[in-house]
Amino acid sequence: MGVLDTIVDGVRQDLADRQAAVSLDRLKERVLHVDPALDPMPRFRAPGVSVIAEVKRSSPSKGALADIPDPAALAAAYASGGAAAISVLTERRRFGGSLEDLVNVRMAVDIPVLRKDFIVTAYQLFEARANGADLALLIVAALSDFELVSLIERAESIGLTPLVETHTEEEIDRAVAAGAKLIGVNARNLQTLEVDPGTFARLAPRIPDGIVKVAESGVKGPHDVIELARSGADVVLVGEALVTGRDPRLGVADLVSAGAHPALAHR
Ligand SMILES: O=C(O)c1ccccc1NCC(=O)[C@H](O)[C@H](O)COP(=O)(O)O
Repeated sequence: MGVLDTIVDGVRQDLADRQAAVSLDRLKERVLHVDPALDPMPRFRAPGVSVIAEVKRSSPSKGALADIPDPAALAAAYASGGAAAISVLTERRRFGGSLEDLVNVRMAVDIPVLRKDFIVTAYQLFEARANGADLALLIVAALSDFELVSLIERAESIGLTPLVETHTEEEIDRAVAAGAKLIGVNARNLQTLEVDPGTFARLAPRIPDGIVKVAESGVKGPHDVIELARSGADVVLVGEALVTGRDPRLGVADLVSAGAHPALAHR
């Protein structure tokens, strides 16, 4: 079994516990009473490269990354540094996250919040929205075409913007065919965990114009943002470099100002 399959296996086990505790009908009821979701697309389409800053405690590739006792404070620092959105890893076993983190971050910021998890059922989308998420990650490699189309449709029907993650040309074609409007290219291979910094530049030309392009993983600093912008990135999603850096607010501000560099104005 590959790494992604192992993670999804654990996610399904935790999901079964939550489904036993909270019915789908109860979640649907809660969704009716949360504040409307924020639309991230105008920010992502604005001039310059937008930054999605991630709350990430640990990862399968690196183990423990950062002690984050107060994810709300971290998210607020990211927002004050100019982040366009916050990504919250809610997977528990490998990333140390939770839906509680999502709720706390939601309450701390007024910018869009992404539930970053391994979403394989509509139940998880309702959980995401009920707990304040505005976006939800859908990983093409973890889903059949039928599942991908129905989860995109379900996400949109409850106000969530799906970020559809890919790692190969074939996955990009599947994401486009499924109707994705926001496509992430993950530089990390989720089976081997290797990060290839050239992935976005290689695959981005495959994504049709009009679809917002997100470069995910392995972004270490401003130089990478400039390179990714030159390759067509509208958005970068950054975790490790920010949670292990000296100052989360300044870390985000440096990335944002690199993405707004005048030399990139012709993009
Ligand atoms: O980060 C991992 O090791 C990982 C392993 C398996 C599946 C997903 C994984 N990470 C999720 C992400 O996509 C990243 O957290 C995100 O793109 C930020 O990456 P980075 O800036 O390299 O921390």
